[in-house]
Amino acid sequence: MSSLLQGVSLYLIGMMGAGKTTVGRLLAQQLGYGFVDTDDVITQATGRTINQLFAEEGEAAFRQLESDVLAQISAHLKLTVATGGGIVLRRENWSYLRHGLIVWLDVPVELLYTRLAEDTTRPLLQDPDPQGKLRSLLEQRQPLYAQADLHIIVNEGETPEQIANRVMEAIPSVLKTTASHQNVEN
Ligand SMILES: Nc1ncnc2c1ncn2[C@@H]1O[C@H](COP(=O)(O)OP(=O)(O)OP(=O)(O)O)[C@@H](O)[C@H]1O
Ligand SMILES: O=C(O)C1=C[C@@H](O)[C@@H](O)[C@H](O)C1
Ligand SMILES: [Mg+2]
Repeated sequence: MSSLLQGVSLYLIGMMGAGKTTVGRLLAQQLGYGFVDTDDVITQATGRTINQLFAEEGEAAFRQLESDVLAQISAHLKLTVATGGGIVLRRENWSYLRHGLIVWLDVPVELLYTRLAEDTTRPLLQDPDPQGKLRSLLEQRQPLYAQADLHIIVNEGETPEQIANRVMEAIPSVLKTTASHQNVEN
């Protein structure tokens, strides 16, 4: 598979709690790729948590850091990149994401909520109605996530390993589509 990909990186997008970090690590192992998580790079580089960055600098400053980090990452090949849930919001980020194959992990809101109910590390969910907040964020972002090359609809009870396997199985179909587009256009 990694020879078929020819070193092209994978970028995982999707809502917070979708499993980008968890599934991304597995995909990196299977492909023999490096693994990078934009949220982790930001927290390591600044020495602050995402909650602190949102509280002390504001969301706009966080989004700028996120774009800067993504720009640097996109210069590399052979990576599986877990992105922050809001990476799709800025148009400039798409020019970086398009350096690789973009995979949307699409998880129903009810499932996201059960995964994140006890989690206090996502500042946007510190809301009186976290499930409603997840729903409205997904509504806003759905058309953006839908611009991914690969859309993986995750079912309840599927393990991270099963999801990673489905991504691996689906990759050749996207590469084939890309190649046939090129044939038509040339
Ligand atoms: N397939 C799965 N089944 C059950 N739990 C899962 C699955 N995938 C991820 N999880 C759990 O859900 C939580 C969120 O997963 P993860 O951190 O990978 O999501 P994320 O997409 O990276 O979120 P964020 O955008 O906030 O970084 C974690 O506790 C993880 O262990
Ligand atoms: O969905 C979002 O906007 C976010 C998701 C997380 O990955 C973090 O990047 C941060 O909590 C914001
Ligand atoms: Mg993550």
